[in-house]
Amino acid sequence: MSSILRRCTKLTHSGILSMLPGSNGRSCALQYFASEKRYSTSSKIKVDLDSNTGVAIMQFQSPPVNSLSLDFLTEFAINIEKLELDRSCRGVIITSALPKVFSAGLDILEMYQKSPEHYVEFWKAVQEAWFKLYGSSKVTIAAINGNSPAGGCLLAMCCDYRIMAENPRYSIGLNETQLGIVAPFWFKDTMQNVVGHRETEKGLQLGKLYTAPEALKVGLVDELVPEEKVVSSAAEAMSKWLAIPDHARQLSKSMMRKPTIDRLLAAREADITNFVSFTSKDSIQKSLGMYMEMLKKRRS
Ligand SMILES: CCCCC/C=C\C/C=C\C=C\CC(=O)SCCNC(=O)CCNC(=O)[C@H](O)C(C)(C)COP(=O)(O)OP(=O)(O)OC[C@H]1O[C@@H](n2cnc3c(N)ncnc32)[C@H](O)[C@@H]1OP(=O)(O)O
Repeated sequence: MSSILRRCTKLTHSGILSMLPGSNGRSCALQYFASEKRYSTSSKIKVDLDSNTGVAIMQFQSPPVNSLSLDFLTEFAINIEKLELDRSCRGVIITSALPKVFSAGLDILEMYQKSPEHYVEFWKAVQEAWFKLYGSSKVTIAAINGNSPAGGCLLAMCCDYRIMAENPRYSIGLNETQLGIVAPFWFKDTMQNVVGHRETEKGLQLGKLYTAPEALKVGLVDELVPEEKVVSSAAEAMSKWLAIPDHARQLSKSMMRKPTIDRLLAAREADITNFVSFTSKDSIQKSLGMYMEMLKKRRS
């Protein structure tokens, strides 16, 4: 990994990168990884695995805002599973290829005016993505290079370490109550495991979207760095995590996360039933419809 950083630094200093269109530290890291094995290219997610370092970089590339649709979540779970089974992979960096947004969270259209059967399928995909990422034995680092509300925040919180662009216009948090919906207990558990009970209680009730500096202050993210350095800083952090023997780190991770995972495993079906009955309510559909309208108005 340090070879990646040395190479990035060299290129940046030599000015070669500045000759590339749209070049910056972030693209340097991406270009380096891209020169390695293209692991998978699906329409919404790109994964490159560096066979020398064992580090995969997963880039979300689903315009306009990387919302977590059924198709996106399915691709995501498949990719994480594939990397999990690959013994040559030791760590995964998750980031966005789109400007200004890491992920807009769950795709609201998947929860709006659809059939109960669709809600079941969608929620299973949300659960599956969480199980795969939260339960991953690999080192996972979120390189948060844009806004990351709700489900986007959940994905980031599932990772072992979070680095966010220090842009104060970017925010992150579980803002579900602002949409008139309630974050499920395992979203809450995941946040509580990151920032503790009190901050989760405030954050969840208020549907708080933390600015990048606020997120650092409460421990929702671990580091803020200039936007162009988010991916190279993630690579740097990754090298520290990979210096620890895998078996010891993996057992420690599993020891910390197993109770949270077991809790959803035990309530998986009930959680789906709750989601379907909650989402199907007229009042919830109305709230979601109004929220989508508000997003559109804000744009015009
Ligand atoms: C008691 C029992 C409980 C049981 C459990 C029950 C229920 C739990 C249920 C659900 C949990 C849900 C978690 C979620 O993740 S909900 C999603 C929350 N997401 C948001 O609030 C983000 C909304 N989006 C934004 O704030 C901005 O888009 C963003 C800051 C991300 C980017 O801003 P930007 O200005 O760049 O882009 P926009 O112009 O706003 O958007 C472009 C385009 O995209 C559409 N869009 C945005 N976000 C979403 C989304 N999450 N899903 C679908 N579509 C989205 C937006 O409407 C624009 O569309 P258009 O105008 O171009 O058509």
